[in-house]
This record gives sequence, C-alpha cells and structure tokens, in this order.
Amino acid sequence: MYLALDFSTWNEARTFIDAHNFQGVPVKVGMELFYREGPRLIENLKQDNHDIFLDLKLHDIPTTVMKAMTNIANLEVDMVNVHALGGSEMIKRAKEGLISGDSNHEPKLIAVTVLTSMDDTSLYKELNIGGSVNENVVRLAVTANKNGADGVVCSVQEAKEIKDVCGSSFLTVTPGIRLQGSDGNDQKRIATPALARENGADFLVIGRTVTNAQDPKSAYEKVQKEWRNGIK
Ligand SMILES: O=c1ccn([C@@H]2O[C@H](COP(=O)(O)O)[C@@H](O)[C@H]2O)c(=O)[nH]1
Repeated sequence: MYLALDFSTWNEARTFIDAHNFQGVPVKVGMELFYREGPRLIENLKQDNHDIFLDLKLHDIPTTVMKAMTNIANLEVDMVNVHALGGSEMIKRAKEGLISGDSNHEPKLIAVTVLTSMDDTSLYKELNIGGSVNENVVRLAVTANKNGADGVVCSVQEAKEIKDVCGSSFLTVTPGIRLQGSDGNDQKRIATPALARENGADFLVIGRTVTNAQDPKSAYEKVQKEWRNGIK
C-alpha cells in the first residue's frame, strides 16, 4: 500500500510523516512534490527507509522516454510509470531505458491505462474515444503486458479482468481508494479496500482518505485492515 505524498514541499511531507508516525511506510511521489524538490527528495526518502513509487507518468516519443528512464533508473526507486497511451514502442523503450541504467536495482515499469478520474462519459463525450472505460483499460493493459511492462495503474473495478487476461503475476496498482461513505473528490472510479482485496489488486495507492482525515494514522490503519482482512 503506497501513501500518496501529494504535498507541495518536502518540508510539508516530512512534517506530516513525522506528526502521524508514517516513518518507513511505502510512499508514492507524484509530479507536485518531485517537480519542486527533484532527485534529492528521493535520496531523503530512501535514507528514511521508504519504498518509493515515482509517479511521473511519462508520455513522449520513444527515444525521449527511454533516455529519461535511464536517468530515473539511477534514482533506484521501486516503481516508475508511463502512460500506456504512448504506445507499444514507447513502452518497450521505457523498459530498455530502465535496464540500461548504471544501477543493479531495476524499478518495476507500470503503465497508466485510463486515469481513475475518468469514466465512460469523459472518454466518449469529451474525447470521442469509442468503447467503455473497461474495454479501453483492458486493451491498454494487454498492450503494456506484451511490450514489457510489469503491470498497470487501473481502478479496482478492472483489476480482476486484467489478471484473468494478462496473468496473475502482471501487477495491478489501484488508486481511487475510498473508505465507505468518504468523498470521492475528483475521482470517478473509486472503490473500497475490501473490494480491492476481492478483485485481487496488488497495490493500493491511498491519498486524501488518509492525508485529509482528522486522524490520518487511524484512517491508514483502517484501510490496511480492510484490505488485509475484508470487512468483518
Ligand atoms: O489513474 C490514476 C493515476 C494516478 N493517480 C494518483 O493517485 C493518487 C490518488 O489520490 P487520492 O487522494 O487517493 O484520490 C494521486 O496522487 C493521483 O495523482 C490517480 O489517482 N489515478
């Protein structure tokens, strides 16, 4: 389970981690924090023994993504990602870039399918993309799988079908996690930790349910417990 460090500065993120005893938990670093703090942030988090999912969602021509991934590989994080919509060649080259880094520690390559902030209406009415979200997610997962990705970002709703189609070792990383009755915010495809468990998601990404909670530690533990044990 990755805690999304959606903060503007390392100082804010560290204050939150320390105040609520999240020392050493796996964390997800996104654009907001990385674009402010850069690679030294990763050094700081590694020194503090956090596993790191670097969520920069690369999407560019294959050569550019490959070269960027070579540099990212040297940060020795655990997981990185690209947008699957960049296509098969881009995904292949991203993997090549990760392999060709100087480090022996190769991060897992994850492809973002359809953002969890989108639903069927956003795809069709806004973007004129045919097919349901579910169909598009599964198709992108198959492309990612064929071209060397280790898994995908998807919603909990698609996790089971992706495992059926791509195999059980193909990873499903699922944001949009909410406790029963919590605000979905800008997310459209949300699900509880219990459903994530039922659908076989490998990793949860948990942000505002914890970071905006009155008692973040107890919200985190509730999510963790529900994910491990289901609702009892
Ligand atoms: O499809 C995606 C891909 C990435 N995310 C990221 O996950 C967290 C979710 O935050 P919540 O506060 O739990 O909604 C956030 O950092 C997103 O950038 C995603 O939500 N959906």
